[in-house]
Amino acid sequence: MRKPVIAGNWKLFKTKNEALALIEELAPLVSGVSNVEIVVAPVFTVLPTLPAALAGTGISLAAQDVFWEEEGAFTGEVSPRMLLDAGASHVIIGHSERRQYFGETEETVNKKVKAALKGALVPIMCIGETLEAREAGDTFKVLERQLRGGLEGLTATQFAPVIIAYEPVWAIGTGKVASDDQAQEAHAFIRSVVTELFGKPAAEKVRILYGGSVKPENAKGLMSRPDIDGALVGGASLKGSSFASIVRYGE
Ligand SMILES: O=C[C@H](O)COP(=O)(O)O
Repeated sequence: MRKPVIAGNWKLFKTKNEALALIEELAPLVSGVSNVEIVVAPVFTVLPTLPAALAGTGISLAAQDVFWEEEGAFTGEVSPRMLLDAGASHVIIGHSERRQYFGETEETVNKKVKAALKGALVPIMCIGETLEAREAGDTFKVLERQLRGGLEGLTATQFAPVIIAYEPVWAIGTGKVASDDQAQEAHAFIRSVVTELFGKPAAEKVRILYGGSVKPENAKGLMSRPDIDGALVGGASLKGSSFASIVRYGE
């Protein structure tokens, strides 16, 4: 049985005080939830502010990106060791916005996943096709390329902590959620590729999250599908009430 993960990606929103206010609203609304792992991902500058506020809430802290070197002359970058130092336990890697606007490639995603694992952070590796690729019938081809590229060189043991997030680019921030069937089909395909890469036990264990316009209204339907093990939530994670409703999708 895979424990679901509901992660909130706050993207480029929330200053320190805004983040603290959000946690103050969210924490009581999710208190007592033990059947779901809850993660929030603020901007780098807010990370060190949150561990004290999150203590005892059961909510984990993620960064939205990481660099692959430990230290050195790499202006503007943040290493796994520094994220741990700031209180993060997870890190989002390869989000489509980073692929689209910041030149993230399969190769850089792969370096970051390896560095995160080496640094004892849980990578949440994002993959997903564009509308163009879907309309051209290339969805599976793109997903397979991103999976094989991002996970290249890992053993099954090294892969074990990795969480995968399937986020169709056309569903992100657009209000156009993938249908339960479309999401399930992609998730089942992703699990089949993981089986090829790392074997059946690894594929049965890996959590595959869906992301793209997840809201309280559609979370339950998506989560009821056999290969959907959680959600990576953008817009709806910015309000405590809507994020808590998604966390409590099963109630
Ligand atoms: O990382 C989260 C995704 O990009 C989804 O964003 P969204 O829920 O605002 O569509």
